[in-house]
Amino acid sequence: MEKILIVDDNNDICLLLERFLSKQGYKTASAQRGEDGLVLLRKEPFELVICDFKLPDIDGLEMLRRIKVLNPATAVIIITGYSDVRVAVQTVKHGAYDYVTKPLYPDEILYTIKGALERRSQSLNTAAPTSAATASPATAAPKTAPKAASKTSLAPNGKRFIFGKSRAAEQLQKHVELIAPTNMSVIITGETGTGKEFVANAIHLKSKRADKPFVAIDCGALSKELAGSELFGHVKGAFTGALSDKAGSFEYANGGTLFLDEVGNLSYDNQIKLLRVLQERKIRRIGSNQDVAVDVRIICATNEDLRDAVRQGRFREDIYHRINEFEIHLSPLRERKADIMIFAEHFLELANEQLDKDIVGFDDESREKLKEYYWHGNLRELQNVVKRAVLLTQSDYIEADVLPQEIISPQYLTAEDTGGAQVSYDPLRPGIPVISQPANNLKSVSESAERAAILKVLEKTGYNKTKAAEVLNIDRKTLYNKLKAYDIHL
Ligand SMILES: Nc1ncnc2c1ncn2[C@@H]1O[C@H](COP(=O)(O)OP(=O)(O)OP(=O)(O)O)[C@@H](O)[C@H]1O
Repeated sequence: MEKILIVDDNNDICLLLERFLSKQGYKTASAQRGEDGLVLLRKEPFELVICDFKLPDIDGLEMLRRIKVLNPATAVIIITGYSDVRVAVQTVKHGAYDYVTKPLYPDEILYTIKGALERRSQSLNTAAPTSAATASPATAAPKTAPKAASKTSLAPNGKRFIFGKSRAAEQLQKHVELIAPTNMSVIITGETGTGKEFVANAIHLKSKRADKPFVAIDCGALSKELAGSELFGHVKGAFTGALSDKAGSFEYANGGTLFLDEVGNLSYDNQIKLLRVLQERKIRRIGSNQDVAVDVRIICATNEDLRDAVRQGRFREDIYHRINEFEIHLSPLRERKADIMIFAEHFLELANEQLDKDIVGFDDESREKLKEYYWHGNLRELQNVVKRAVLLTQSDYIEADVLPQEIISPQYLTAEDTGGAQVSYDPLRPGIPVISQPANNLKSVSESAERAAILKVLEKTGYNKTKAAEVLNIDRKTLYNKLKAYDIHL
């Protein structure tokens, strides 16, 4: 019988889930504090942990890290409030199987649990742990393939790529077709969830390298030490824990395409190594003195402005120019309103298949709500919202009442939230606060109001610091200082 641990400070949720999951045939235990949960995990193995993101003692990311240290094979599902979704996405990038948002629905949670346990047993049964190892027979990989945190993925063959019909979508299609057959390095910019990895993959699949591997690495989810070994590999004994030789992503991707997500997060050392590959098309495993020739097309993505990173000296200018032979910018979904329903219909079709349902479409009100919403998490958020709506819908059409409260009635900022600054809304862009700073500028409000204002604006801007700084009418550096001063960790 599979064992599930529930960690949530809300006793009702623990009781409810324990009762429900026992009826479904699982053995359960629960804890209301992170530390107590970890004590239980040290005593006996659990196949799955369902963990609230906001625990009184440990935050969700840290909890995830500690669970994975205790037992990397334990699957983790994170519970979040809807407004924490952007943060929850980070947990998935750091190895959580998925997240579910409150309010919890039994069918949804059961579906997610089954998916997590299935994925867990599949990965335990596979000799080579991750997809990169099987990306192509030509690249038979050693057993030490990239780890879960590296978001290494196969080309998502079979997944349909949708362009849309907005002007931005038409331009994107043109650019992808133009650039794909070349060997040029591409940088893809855009907010989280706009489809950067999907576009990188589309470029790969339309290129002459299509039958070779597409390897994706999330540089943002790797520690400095791990990133070097993930990218370039290492030889046995190169550092403590290097128990055998290991190929890196450049070698796995040989002949194909390497997608470096959040490339701005690479450490200075790794930037230098990357520059060498870009210039000489050679890599050297950490600890080795032998060069290995690699033929890899590099596609990078970032959701920060790398030019800023270059100006601030965090990212080398020579690399920036090399990876930026062609730039593709993906607009946020809210600026491509004509595409929202095209993607929503596509995600509906996928959810029908996955959940074995037969929902026909969206009613008028739900369409309107979807079109009006801000979509901080872009396509990823839309996909999750549609999947949940399909799960909850009992009739033929999705109605507004199965959409999250934030979408049915978005909460607008008031002057109170911003410490007295004027807030207005552009009717064409609902949900986007425009804050003007007359006599009461940010500096004159009390610290607690200022902290609350910053938090609220961060939430409204999808935790995009550049945008939040713009809305708050302060520069990014000031915002960083204030985040530090107010102990706000993002
Ligand atoms: N063109 C597309 N057609 C169909 N589905 C898409 C498309 N683009 C994105 N998606 C869906 O949206 C999800 C998010 O896309 P993706 O992971 O490529 O975004 P991203 O910009 O790389 O996100 P992040 O910056 O957070 O890494 C994907 O899982 C996919 O399901």
